[in-house]
Amino acid sequence: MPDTACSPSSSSADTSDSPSSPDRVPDRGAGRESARPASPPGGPAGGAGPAPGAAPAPAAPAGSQLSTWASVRRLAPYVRPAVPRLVGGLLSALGASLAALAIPRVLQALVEGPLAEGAAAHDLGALVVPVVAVLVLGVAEAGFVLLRRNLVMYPGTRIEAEMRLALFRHLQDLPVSFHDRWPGGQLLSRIMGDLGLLRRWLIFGLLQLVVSAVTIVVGVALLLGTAGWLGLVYLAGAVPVTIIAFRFSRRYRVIARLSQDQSGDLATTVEESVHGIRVLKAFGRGRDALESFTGQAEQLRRTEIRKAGNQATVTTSLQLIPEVTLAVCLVLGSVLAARGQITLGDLVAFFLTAAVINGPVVDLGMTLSMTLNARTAVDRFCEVMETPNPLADPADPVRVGAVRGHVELRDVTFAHEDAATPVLEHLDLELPEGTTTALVGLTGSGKSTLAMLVPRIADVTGGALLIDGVDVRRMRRTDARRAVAVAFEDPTLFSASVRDNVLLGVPESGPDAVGETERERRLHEALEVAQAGFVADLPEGVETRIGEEGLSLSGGQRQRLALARAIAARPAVLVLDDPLSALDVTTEEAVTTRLRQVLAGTTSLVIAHRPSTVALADRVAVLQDGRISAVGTHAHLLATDPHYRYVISNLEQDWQDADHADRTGDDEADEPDEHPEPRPDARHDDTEARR
Ligand SMILES: Nc1ncnc2c1ncn2[C@@H]1O[C@H](COP(=O)(O)OP(=O)(O)OP(=O)(O)O)[C@@H](O)[C@H]1O
Repeated sequence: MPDTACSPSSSSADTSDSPSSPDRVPDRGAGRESARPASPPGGPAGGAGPAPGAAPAPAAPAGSQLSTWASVRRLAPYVRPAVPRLVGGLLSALGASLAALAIPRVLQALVEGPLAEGAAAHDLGALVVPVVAVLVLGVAEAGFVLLRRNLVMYPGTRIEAEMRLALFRHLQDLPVSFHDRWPGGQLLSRIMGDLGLLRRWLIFGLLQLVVSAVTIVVGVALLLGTAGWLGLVYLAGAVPVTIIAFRFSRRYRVIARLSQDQSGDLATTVEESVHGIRVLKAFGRGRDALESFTGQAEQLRRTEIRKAGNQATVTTSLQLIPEVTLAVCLVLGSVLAARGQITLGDLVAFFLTAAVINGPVVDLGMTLSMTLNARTAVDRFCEVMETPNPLADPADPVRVGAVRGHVELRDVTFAHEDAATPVLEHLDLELPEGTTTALVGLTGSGKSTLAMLVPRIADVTGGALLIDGVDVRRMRRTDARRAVAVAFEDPTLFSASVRDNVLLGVPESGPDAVGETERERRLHEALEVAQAGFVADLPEGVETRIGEEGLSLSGGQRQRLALARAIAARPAVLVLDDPLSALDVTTEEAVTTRLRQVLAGTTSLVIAHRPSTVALADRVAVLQDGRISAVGTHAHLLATDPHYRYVISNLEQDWQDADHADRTGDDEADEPDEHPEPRPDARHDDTEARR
């Protein structure tokens, strides 16, 4: 693999053993000046006001400093397997070009031989050979073109598919911090639009570029050989052609980048507007979203017009120059022929050859723009692929067998990227095997951050997190994540059946594959524990496809499916990040009762935002100022820890406020579906009871 190769392995290998090394953070807007104005966060490039979304892509313009050839060479690892077919395609294309260039030679022989004055009348048979030769050359040209198409079509689409797969795999692999920074639309436009551009160039542009160059060089050599002085006059046209092509390339490269980045911004706006459609509607911001979209779409349109204008200008110039040169050559050639300095056959061959060369010269604008679009696509592809993954697997991972589930956070520090101060600092916490620990703290104290460290969604920046005494950074990520399952407060469900969503963490194949009967058992048990009885009322039960991210379900229903998913995985360690927050009290109580039974043998960390969730736990850990300030039972901490009392009273106050809002109809609780409506004062009673 060349040094310039664009693949994740070439960049992440050196970081695999340094989990705390930061991502190479692309500088937002930096280096983009030549391509696009730096955009304010949250707004489109030079946009028409803040869009609901449309954060600009972080630009990593390393590729823009490379030459086009060096940029394209970064594709070597993907293109290498296709080289034989591409070379075959190239040879076929050259064959087609040479056949086209040979036809004027035959016609020259025809003009100078059988068609020479008087000869044709006496010997018609002499016409047969050159006519057949022209026919054969014409058929050969068509055959070579067909062969070229067949040879390059397959590798072109395969390279596109492989690059798409590699990019998707890398995106899956990259840490959450990367996805926090990169807008989805930018990634979408890279994985779809850019790779499509690249395929078209591989199938057509690349060969066209090489064939054009060869046709022009061979053609000009033939012109010089046929009629030296005329050839030189024709060649003089190459000077303005080169200048125009060079200037065009410099300008077009910048516009191509701008256009592709703006397409990504537009895709981000669409994605975020669709995703946030409820908020936009609720706040009556649909018109603003439309205006913002219109502004961005208009910007893209203007860029596309600039692109097309540049292309039209260059195409016109490249069409005009050879025509003018040919006109001059015609005058000079006629004079030379009249003086007998060249033959009529030379003149005919000269102009027919020049006509063959003119095609690639005129097409040069299109070929160059395709090449520059492809170069931009490669740069944008590589910006993502070359982002190293600080969460890579270690070179010599520890073999993980059956996990018991003893978790220990030892002197842990964690700072978010670009954050001035760490969220967690010198934190110690032990989660003994089979126990349930509630994590309690004020809002923003770092509870979710701590929860993220356990399944290695992020790595500690100091200290260590150990499972059964093994630092999770010494494990393969798959091993660490198999040992831990998480249910987040904001549950993400996929566009798939309820069954597939719930069984997401239950392996179907591989060494840990779970058989069909056991999967079925786990599915129904998990749904029962999570009190997800509403599934039975869905049109096709567990086979019902739930909409994108489960949007067709209520918040509480989605939470219960996410909880069921975590339970079905049967992990040694279960992390529940406030998984019951959207449930009504009756449902919460039912889930809590069943969860207590299920959690009995599992090491669990439950982030609690309400007192009733604390009741799930054997013990409570209090997070304060980035550290665990106290650990004990709920009763013990209430009696001894003033900060805990303060936190709990805050949680109760929030809860009572929510209860009041419910009773006065200010807020919408989770629709209780098949469950009975919560008693009007149930929440209050519940809070009192837990006191
Ligand atoms: N990606 C991020 N980059 C920078 N800072 C972040 C990021 N995510 C969270 N933070 C900050 O880290 C701190 C802890 O956040 P965290 O979500 O862990 O708190 P929490 O205790 O779970 O809060 P809550 O109870 O409100 O859910 C907060 O100050 C938050 O602003």
